[in-house]
Amino acid sequence: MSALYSNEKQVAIAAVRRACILTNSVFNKLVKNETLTKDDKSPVTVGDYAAQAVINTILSKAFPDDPIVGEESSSDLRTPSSSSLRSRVIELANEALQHDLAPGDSSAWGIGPGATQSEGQLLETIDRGSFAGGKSGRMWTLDPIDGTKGFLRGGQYAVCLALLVDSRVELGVIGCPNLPVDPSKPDGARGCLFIAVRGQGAEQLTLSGSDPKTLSIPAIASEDISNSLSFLESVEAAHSSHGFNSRVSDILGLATSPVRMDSQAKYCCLARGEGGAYLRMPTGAGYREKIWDHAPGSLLVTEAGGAISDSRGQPLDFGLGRDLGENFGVVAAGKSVQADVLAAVKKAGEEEKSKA
Ligand SMILES: Nc1ncnc2c1ncn2[C@@H]1O[C@H](COP(=O)(O)OS(=O)(=O)O)[C@@H](OP(=O)(O)O)[C@H]1O
Ligand SMILES: [Mg+2]
Ligand SMILES: [Mg+2]
Ligand SMILES: [Mg+2]
Repeated sequence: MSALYSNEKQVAIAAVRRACILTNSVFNKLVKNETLTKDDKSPVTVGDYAAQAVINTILSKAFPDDPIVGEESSSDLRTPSSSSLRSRVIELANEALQHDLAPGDSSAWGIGPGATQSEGQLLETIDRGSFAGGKSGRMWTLDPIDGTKGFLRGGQYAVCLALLVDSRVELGVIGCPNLPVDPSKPDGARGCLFIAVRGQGAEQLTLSGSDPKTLSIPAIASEDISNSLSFLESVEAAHSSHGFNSRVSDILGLATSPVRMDSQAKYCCLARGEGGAYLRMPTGAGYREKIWDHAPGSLLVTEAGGAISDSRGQPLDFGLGRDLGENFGVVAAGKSVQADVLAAVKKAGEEEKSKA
């Protein structure tokens, strides 16, 4: 008998890998007019749209009844002023879909190389990601490029896909094309794939599928926290409060500065033993975190033996819709230290309130 979600896992890996090849090649050729600014002022590139088109196509072929909560929508692409951008997205997506998507087994899942799709078909496929989410049933959540700002800088970004069943994350696959395979060799080979299935553990492969490693977050004793722990935090100050994190770091007496990195690559690094804690606290602007920014990363952390919650210690709720509801931040760490980090976060919060 095959393991639970084994088909979903193979399809998700094939889809994420294919999208990573696409985004990698787009980065090398990206020109200025291939990026748009969305209504919320965040950037989106031809790479984000084409990767969503490719992954949604593959998911729709393999699991036609599954809804998808995806970050991007085609509405900005459909305007007359976006015609060259739109053509580029269609060209990139069709190019990616011509390859054998999952060599070896593609025909078993109906995801072999497909016929060229029309502009209308691909725009509709992007919009298969418009599902509203919710408490019950099976659904996928997709961030075709997480850390678009990192992608544009040539820094870290991630292609992120998760399967949710009755608001629990059951499977997470994250591709990090720019992440060093071996953290001790930052200038060595790059390109990693992270996979977690509930109850089956977490692993890292190279993007080409070799060198599998089981992931496990090393334990840190409370008395070693100040010397052994450092925070993984956002690069963008608008995405999480650097000042709050710095206060928490002082309370814990951390000797090492935080590591700033774009995207869910932070969760991947935590899961393979880097840093020791992920801290993302709201900036106070009323932003609601999106499920695609945390679903696969959260399972990766727990399957590697870590713990994740909001800053009150409550579980993240993936059943509320496209976002995680009122923003109480995210705190993830190894099981042995998450309570210590939460206590320091609480203390920093109380200090902030008493000053206000
Ligand atoms: N105001 C605000 N607060 C919190 N988060 C926000 C905010 N605005 C955007 N986003 C989301 O941040 C995602 C990028 O991930 P990170 O913040 O971890 O990386 S980084 O900030 O780029 O360093 C980014 O994901 P992508 O849009 O996929 O790049 C956004 O979903
Ligand atoms: Mg975005
Ligand atoms: Mg994102
Ligand atoms: Mg994104």
